[in-house]
Amino acid sequence: MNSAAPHAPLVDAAAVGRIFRRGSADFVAVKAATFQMFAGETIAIIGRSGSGKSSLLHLAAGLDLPSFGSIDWPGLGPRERLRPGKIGMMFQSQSLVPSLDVVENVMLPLALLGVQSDTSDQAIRSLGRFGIKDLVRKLPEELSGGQAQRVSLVRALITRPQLVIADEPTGQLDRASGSALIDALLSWCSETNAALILATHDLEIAARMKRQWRMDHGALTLDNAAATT
Ligand SMILES: Nc1ncnc2c1ncn2[C@@H]1O[C@H](COP(=O)(O)OP(=O)(O)OP(=O)(O)O)[C@@H](O)[C@H]1O
Repeated sequence: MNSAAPHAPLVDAAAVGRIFRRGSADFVAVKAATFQMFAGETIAIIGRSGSGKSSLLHLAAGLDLPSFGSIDWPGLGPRERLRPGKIGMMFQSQSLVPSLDVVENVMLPLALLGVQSDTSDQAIRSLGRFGIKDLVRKLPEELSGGQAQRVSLVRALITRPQLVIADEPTGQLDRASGSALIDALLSWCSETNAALILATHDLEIAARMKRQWRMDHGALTLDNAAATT
């Protein structure tokens, strides 16, 4: 149970930043970003390659620690209890467990949460919803890049997270498949009132989100300056 106030932000970041060490120099990948995310919001982050989108998403997911500033999850709870469960993260790079088949990969977050019952029917239904039910018994090595991305997304959603973070979810899909995936994802988020934040280079996909944020050389600009105050 989450005892947070119903309108508490899921993520609340104040001047949060991330510095990486490059040789003997420091590189600021995220520069003092201030933002909040609320239930039901859909947000696109756009920006050139290397502008810091993934770094920002990793901070928002609690996967990485900020170098400065603060980030909290008032509507979700402490950082160490965000995943799997409250936040579902779909990574840009291949993240499926190679020795598990598709349905086992999708069931994994539920197993990590201690669900003892057989969750394969639930996993297969979810795969069906994203049009990839026929892949259930395949191993990750047998999947195309686009199929693996869709499986990763279904795995990110299986715990019914309150916040879905997707790093270029359509990066390896053709336009029609990408659009179908966004249809399914938006309808899922609307049903569960989950917030969605995704990084994308596709402006048509970005336009389908309620909010568009931009990263430029590590600097985040929100679509609505009032949302930062
Ligand atoms: N672990 C790391 N160590 C050092 N530098 C890193 C690390 N992760 C990211 N960077 C650097 O931080 C910058 C931002 O990277 P990031 O992956 O966040 O960009 P991006 O906007 O997501 O790019 P893309 O659209 O290509 O995925 C890049 O210059 C990258 O080289």
